[in-house]
Amino acid sequence: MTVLIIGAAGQLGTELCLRSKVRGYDTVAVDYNELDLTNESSTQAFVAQVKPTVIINAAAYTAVDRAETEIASAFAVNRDGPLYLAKSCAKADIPLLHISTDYVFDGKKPTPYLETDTPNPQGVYGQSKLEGEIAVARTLNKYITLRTAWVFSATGNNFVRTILRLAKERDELSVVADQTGAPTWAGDIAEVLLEIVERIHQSKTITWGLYHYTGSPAITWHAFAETICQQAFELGILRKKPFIKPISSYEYPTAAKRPQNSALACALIQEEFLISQADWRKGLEQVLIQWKKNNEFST
Ligand SMILES: NC(=O)C1=CN([C@@H]2O[C@H](COP(=O)(O)OP(=O)(O)OC[C@H]3O[C@@H](n4cnc5c(N)ncnc54)[C@H](OP(=O)(O)O)[C@@H]3O)[C@@H](O)[C@H]2O)C=CC1
Ligand SMILES: Cc1cn([C@H]2C[C@H](O)[C@@H](COP(=O)(O)OP(=O)(O)O[C@H]3O[C@@H](C)C(=O)[C@@H](O)[C@H]3O)O2)c(=O)[nH]c1=O
Repeated sequence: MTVLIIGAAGQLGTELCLRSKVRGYDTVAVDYNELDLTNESSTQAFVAQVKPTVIINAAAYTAVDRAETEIASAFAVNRDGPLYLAKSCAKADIPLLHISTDYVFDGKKPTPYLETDTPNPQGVYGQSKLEGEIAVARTLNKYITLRTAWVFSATGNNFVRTILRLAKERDELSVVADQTGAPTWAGDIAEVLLEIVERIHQSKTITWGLYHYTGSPAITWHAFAETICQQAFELGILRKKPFIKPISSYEYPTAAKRPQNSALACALIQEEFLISQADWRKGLEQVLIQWKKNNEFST
């Protein structure tokens, strides 16, 4: 059983590598410096050389605002890269586990989005991820595209790290309170993907296709920031909690428009794979404990 992980140095990639090795799979992990996914011939040659049993694509262009100007790069990584991987998988007759985002939706639906709801991305990042989903689905039968949201982990840049940095610097923060979604710990997503890998390993029947998976419960970015500061305060990472002012999206202009409600309904993955949503607050605690141990944010 050889698991090939692409984008191994990212938030999700890091958690996947750790946990794939713990589960005892032969794990081949590569990032940008070893394989540029946007190069079709090297991607196909690499897959042919490694001969994996399954590929997990954790690589992506994730800079939501920068994507508005770096349009070609966003589409190359988020649409063309997955297409090349899907072609390689089709050739070798192996499955691809691919990741997508809540930002494929426009956020106008008042209730959580189903897999069958029509996407309508508000920005380049969301559009490029949607086109990646479509490319995979058109090229390959044996694929899982897992849409997730608001990912955080102990590595890389994410909202948790930004809020803690700001909380160290300031007495007052302003955070949007009119965008709702579900934070998701990369460790939980990695476990979900590896559960699916295990099914492949055991040659169990799999219903391939599109699934939603996020942490629970859904909240606003403002409430997320409050929870981050509260937990960091309780763990002694923050000496005092800042005042976090709830603001509207209008008061926090960004290059890319974010969806107002991007909560994802996760019943299908529960039905097909018996996978339940994890409480992201537990993942947050793990991340904060790791940062405390490493003396991050200690100044
Ligand atoms: N972060 C989030 O909040 C969310 C993420 N997702 C999706 O989850 C998946 C994982 O995201 P996350 O772990 O946060 O992403 P990260 O940005 O942390 O990691 C992505 C990794 O992909 C690498 N990469 C970029 N371009 C290429 C390329 N051309 N070839 C090979 N590798 C490349 C990056 O390298 P480098 O850093 O050198 O550019 C980085 O190591 C992605 O599909 C993302 O769209 C979905 C919802 C929310
Ligand atoms: C740092 C900060 C952000 N915000 C707002 C801006 C934005 O509307 C919201 C989220 O901020 P960020 O820009 O950090 O997060 P963003 O890059 O939008 O996060 C997204 O990343 C991509 C990759 C995804 O796929 C999404 O699921 C989602 O996680 O919070 C504030 O209101 N105040 C602040 O101090």
